[in-house]
Amino acid sequence: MPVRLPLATTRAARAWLRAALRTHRASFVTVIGLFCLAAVAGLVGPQVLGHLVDSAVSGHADIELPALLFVVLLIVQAALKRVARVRAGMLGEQVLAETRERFVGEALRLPLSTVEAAGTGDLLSRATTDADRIDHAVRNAIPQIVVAGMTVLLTVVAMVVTSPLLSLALLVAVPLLYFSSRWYWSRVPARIERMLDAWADVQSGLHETADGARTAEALGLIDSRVKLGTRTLGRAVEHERGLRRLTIRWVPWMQLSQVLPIAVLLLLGAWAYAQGLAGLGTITTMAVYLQALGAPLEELLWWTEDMLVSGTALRRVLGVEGTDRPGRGQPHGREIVVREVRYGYTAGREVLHGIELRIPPGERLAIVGPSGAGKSTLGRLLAGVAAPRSGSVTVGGAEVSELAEDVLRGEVLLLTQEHHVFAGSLRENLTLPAGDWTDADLLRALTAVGLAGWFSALPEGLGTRLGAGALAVPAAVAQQLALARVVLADPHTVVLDEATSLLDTSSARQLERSLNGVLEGRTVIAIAHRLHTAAAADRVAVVEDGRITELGPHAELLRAGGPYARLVEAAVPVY
Ligand SMILES: Nc1ncnc2c1ncn2[C@@H]1O[C@H](COP(=O)(O)OP(=O)(O)OP(=O)(O)O)[C@@H](O)[C@H]1O
Repeated sequence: MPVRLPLATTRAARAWLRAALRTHRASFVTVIGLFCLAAVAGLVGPQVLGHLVDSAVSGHADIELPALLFVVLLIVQAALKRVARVRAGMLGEQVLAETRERFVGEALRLPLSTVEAAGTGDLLSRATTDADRIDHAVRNAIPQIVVAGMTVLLTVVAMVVTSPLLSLALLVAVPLLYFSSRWYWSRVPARIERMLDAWADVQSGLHETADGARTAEALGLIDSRVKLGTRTLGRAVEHERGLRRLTIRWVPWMQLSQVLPIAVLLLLGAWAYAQGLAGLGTITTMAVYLQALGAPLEELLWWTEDMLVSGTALRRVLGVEGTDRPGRGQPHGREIVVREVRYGYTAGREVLHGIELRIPPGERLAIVGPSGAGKSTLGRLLAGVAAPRSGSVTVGGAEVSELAEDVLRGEVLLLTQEHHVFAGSLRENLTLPAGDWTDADLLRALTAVGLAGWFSALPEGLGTRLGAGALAVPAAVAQQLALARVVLADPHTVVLDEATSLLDTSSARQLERSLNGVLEGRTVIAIAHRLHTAAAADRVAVVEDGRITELGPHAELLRAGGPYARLVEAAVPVY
């Protein structure tokens, strides 16, 4: 069972809806008002028809005027509905745009470890499929439900006003509607949650397959990926079918609740006519009203299901909120202290077993050890990307993983070999973690990392578009751009995780020159994959099987003849 990002509570979704309605109160009232007018225009028609019947029965038939009125009312109703729908669409677009902006803001603030645990597929499906479902609700479902609900309500009111006696026919529908709806509503939300989760799995699988297509091809995994995709898709379709089956079992009861009152009305009408309690015109008006209730009730039924799906989609989108960093604490000082840290990616498998480490400000510490020993994991904890399972990692006395994003950025920054160039301008790429930087600051940062020459050749300076479909950026430059972001963020501590390992030797040398300039005066924790980096450090920490087995200056460790000396002697590449 994959870990998922949380689902917001129904209460949070309602609060979102209330806030959206408050912000756009004027537009909302206009839309509802227009729909109401349209519904009222629709209600006058049956009254005209009733009068027509009464006039015909009493022999004073004047067809032209009522017929003309009837047609005019239809046209007015259609025009009002159209204007209302357009306004509802505009309102929907506005609300959706705001929700999307909020989602993107929250998603960007998500801790990396949360996204990694849930998989980007879950996040993607919330940003795409779920947002589309909300779009559908705001544009279609909400206006349709408002129109249908309003029409039902006003029709019932018109019926009661026209003939309280004949309106009693409506009562037979009440228990049917109540019990069948209660049955449906108690079952459907859980099904929808499972269905949307299943669709998120489909998207995660597709995303993973596309992402790792080359690996899958190289290892001959295409068939198994396809089978996995078919299985997840099958599950999602089964959930979708389950939901449809539930709705289909509800439909007959809803239809019965429409048909039964008509039968009762006719019987009651016949009796009332015989008793002289109701005229033929009134009975006709009431029958037309009842008949007219059928369509909006049916619409209510179908759109309610859509609304429920969209409501759960909204809870998925809002669920991203509040999962960001707690934003607690303020460091007083620069010392990093690791106490009794234990950590594991999955339950039951611990990767770090009680790490103790104290890094004074300005130190250059190299972390070495065999592959899989836990070096990168320790680096992530030191940079606050993930929180320890037990124990603490503090900077200046404050828990690193709890610091607010903008505070953390000025304290400790992790630099890895994965540097993505985003499709956007150079300026946007540099100012990704939003900050108050002038163009002069950006140029200084580019110069500091040795990109002045590259920059001067750009056709549109900071506005030059980089990334997919625009200017291609070589790997070395991408890493230098990441370094420029470090210069801008200006943290006092940098954790380097194999930052140069993807580069060819000459690019690596070029980058290391830039690095040395940038790291001057900062605390540097380098996860070293080349022994000479370790030799240049103030101290070396050897990590083996999730524990620090040796710690001290390079020369001292060599003399001690322990694990580090053996690594150097054996010239084992310290990857
Ligand atoms: N995202 C992850 N999910 C689950 N397990 C992980 C994850 N990342 C690392 N591990 C496991 O944690 C252990 C330590 O990995 P880590 O990457 O920290 O080691 P390392 O010393 O940096 O190795 P290398 O030098 O090969 O990068 C390994 O057993 C690895 O399989």
